[in-house]
Amino acid sequence: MSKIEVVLASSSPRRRQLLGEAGIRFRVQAADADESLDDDLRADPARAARTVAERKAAMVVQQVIADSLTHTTAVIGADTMVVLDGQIFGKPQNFSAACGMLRKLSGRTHQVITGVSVWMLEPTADGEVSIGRRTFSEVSEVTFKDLSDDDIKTYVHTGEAYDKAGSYAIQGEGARLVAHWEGDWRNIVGLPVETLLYLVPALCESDT
Ligand SMILES: Cc1cn([C@H]2C[C@H](O)[C@@H](COP(=O)(O)OP(=O)(O)OP(=O)(O)O)O2)c(=O)[nH]c1=O
Repeated sequence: MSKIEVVLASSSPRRRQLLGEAGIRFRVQAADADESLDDDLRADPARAARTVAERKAAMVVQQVIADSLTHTTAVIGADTMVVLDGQIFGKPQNFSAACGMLRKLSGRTHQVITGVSVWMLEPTADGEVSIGRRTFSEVSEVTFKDLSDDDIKTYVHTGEAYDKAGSYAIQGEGARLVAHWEGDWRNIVGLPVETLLYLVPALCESDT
């Protein structure tokens, strides 16, 4: 079976770790994609997560093709959003925004949606590139404990909240905020690896 090169279009250390732990060999090429959402996308968080994941992958696909493609390459983009009552929570801008998100999540159940987009690039005999694309999203649910203002401020002071959707990390100190969760834990952390490898088994033939 022919080997493929896998490129993770992400600067997230969590995604890097999850993909590595799944035994996939890959290189990282971060994408500085547009993560803005219009009202249409805001109204459909799962589609929003898939759209942003596609933008991230597409940006790196352009670079990979421009650098000249020599063998089959898979480019993976992903985007994670926290959604409460249909409202999307991204990464907080500052201390008070992080506290505000956690106050809203306190005592409630929210969804964590990760969109994933995998683009398979294949050089053709006539010097062109054939492109196949698979995009999906996965939903997990997280229920927070009732949090006091002190709990919230103490947590945000750890510094962990800032680069995380919804202002917490279930894989870190943030686990103490969580009463329970359902679905794929790795989806909450940023990459639904099980579904990814089920839908795109060719990734298991990685050779970077
Ligand atoms: C809810 C939750 C999110 N997160 C993280 C996963 C993502 O890295 C981040 C959401 O931001 P994203 O925009 O999805 O990703 P990113 O900016 O970190 O990386 P890139 O765009 O380069 O791929 O929140 C956790 O680490 N733990 C959690 O429990």
